[in-house]
Amino acid sequence: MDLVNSHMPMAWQKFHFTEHDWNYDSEPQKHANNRVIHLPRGKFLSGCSGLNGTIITRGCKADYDEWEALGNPGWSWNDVLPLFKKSERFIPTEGFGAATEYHGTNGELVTTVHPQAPISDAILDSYINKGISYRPDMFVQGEGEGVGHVTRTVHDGVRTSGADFVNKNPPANLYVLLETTVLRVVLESLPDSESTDSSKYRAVAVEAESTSKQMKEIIISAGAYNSPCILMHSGIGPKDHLEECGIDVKVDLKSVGQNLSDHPSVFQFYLLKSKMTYDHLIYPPGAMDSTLKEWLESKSGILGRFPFGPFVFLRLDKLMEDKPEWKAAKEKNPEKDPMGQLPGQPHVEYFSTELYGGGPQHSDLPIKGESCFAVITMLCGTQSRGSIRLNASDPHVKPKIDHNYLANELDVAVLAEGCRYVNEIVTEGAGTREHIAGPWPTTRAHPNGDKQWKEYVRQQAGTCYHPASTCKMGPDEDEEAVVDPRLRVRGVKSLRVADISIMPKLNNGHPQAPAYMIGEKAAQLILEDNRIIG
Ligand SMILES: Cc1cc2nc3c(=O)[nH]c(=O)nc-3n(C[C@H](O)[C@H](O)[C@H](O)COP(=O)(O)OP(=O)(O)OC[C@H]3O[C@@H](n4cnc5c(N)ncnc54)[C@H](O)[C@@H]3O)c2cc1C
Repeated sequence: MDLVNSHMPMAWQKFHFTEHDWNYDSEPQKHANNRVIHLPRGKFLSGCSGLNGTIITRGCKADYDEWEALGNPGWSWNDVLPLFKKSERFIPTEGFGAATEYHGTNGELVTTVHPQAPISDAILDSYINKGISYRPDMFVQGEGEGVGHVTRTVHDGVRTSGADFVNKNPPANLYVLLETTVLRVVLESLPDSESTDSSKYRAVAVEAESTSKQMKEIIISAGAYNSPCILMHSGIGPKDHLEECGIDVKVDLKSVGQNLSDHPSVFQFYLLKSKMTYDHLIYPPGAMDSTLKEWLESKSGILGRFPFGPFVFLRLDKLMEDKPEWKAAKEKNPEKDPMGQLPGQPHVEYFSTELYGGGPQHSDLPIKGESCFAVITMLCGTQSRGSIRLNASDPHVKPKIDHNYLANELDVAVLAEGCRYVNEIVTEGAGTREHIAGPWPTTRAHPNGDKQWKEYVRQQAGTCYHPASTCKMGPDEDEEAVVDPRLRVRGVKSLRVADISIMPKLNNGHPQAPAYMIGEKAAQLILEDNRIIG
């Protein structure tokens, strides 16, 4: 595989629709104008960490305290903070104001902050001007509100990723089979002496295209779309569905593939009056030649970083309190925030780009030297849930992925209000108001009024690439739990899942830091359960 497009942070889109993408598409999204949304996933050693946006946010303290309160001991913020630090090697940048004690310094994953383009400084000023508190390194500290900067998995112009854990200092007992697709896990009936009411099978091997190897314990880490598929192809999943697909049911576990969550996100684009972004280095004819040469020769320049500006976590209680969807949800759950969020959790995240872009669907390229940027509103605490189902008993057939985006009216209302408010911040805030020339493309006016913003959301919202919770972790009493708090699959011995599919609730922010944390936790649990550590 040619790794240049993974090493070069800005080349992330080059993988979409290629053989290195699992190439999934959603079912037509009924509540999002029946759009089919492409759902890229990395199909190579580093998985999505080799093609993602390099953003590192851990989520809020309250996210993990909530996981523990849901019946998962050992997963509170205080428990997981050392595990977040373990994988990280943070390289400080002068003048950033890093919360040094929250960063790791010995891990394989190198993290840094980038210099900001002029538009990002202006946007930061607008956020502060609108009353949002500036906490430069808040996203490693578990804070739930404010504006700050986000570290990236980029060092000296080159992406760092999950592959570094394998490539840099591989343990002597690690054996990696590349270009191999796992089809299913082989289960063996337990002898009567070991069989219990809740567990009648042991996982003994992995069936792949070229090999089936006997193993002591099996850990599935295939991501939130594929881990539940591997379980279902192995006969672990909702009985009716497996029977309908002609799969021999071993363990009737009804929530495998359910609870699919994401952060639906909306882009809004603006044209600037002057050059405050990096568009001129990429889009005008010929510009890319010298920009690419610069990265290839010295790993410097804009292609060696992922150009996002400041990030915001914001609660919208005040803005939402008179909206009918908010009031209705409040009446139903008088004890809770209508979005089900705790006081330390946001309703939206905002971030912004330092040039036009954001996925192949955004194709109005500023080729005449115009300067553009996007603000992205990402919904937190999403209420809508989707599912993953199989289409056939053959593991090579793609699954049916239905995110069910925007099925919940409150999701639409909060996302629409979030978009409206960030438009107000950008167009009226002291840092940006003098610089904005209008919308981009110039013919596409921004919406006006609740109704138009909601229509905009239904037409524009897409994946933030954060599918999670399809093999949800929970205690015995939780009927939706697929794995227990030690990540063991219910009803089967010697089988765990360790990836973001186990999240009881999707973290606020971006999930790659939690994915590494879950990996570290799995390692700790396995050592403990095998009495290698106490
Ligand atoms: C375009 C994009 C941008 C993103 N940007 C960010 C970002 O900036 N910040 C952030 O925090 N998060 C981001 N994410 C999300 C983040 O990268 C993922 O949430 C995270 O990588 C999930 O880790 P995982 O281990 O659960 O799954 P994955 O990263 O999907 O890893 C699963 C691995 O298992 C392999 N696999 C799957 N099925 C099989 C099988 N049957 N046999 C063998 N191997 C298999 C896959 O090929 C892959 O290597 C982004 C994701 C994408 C797609």
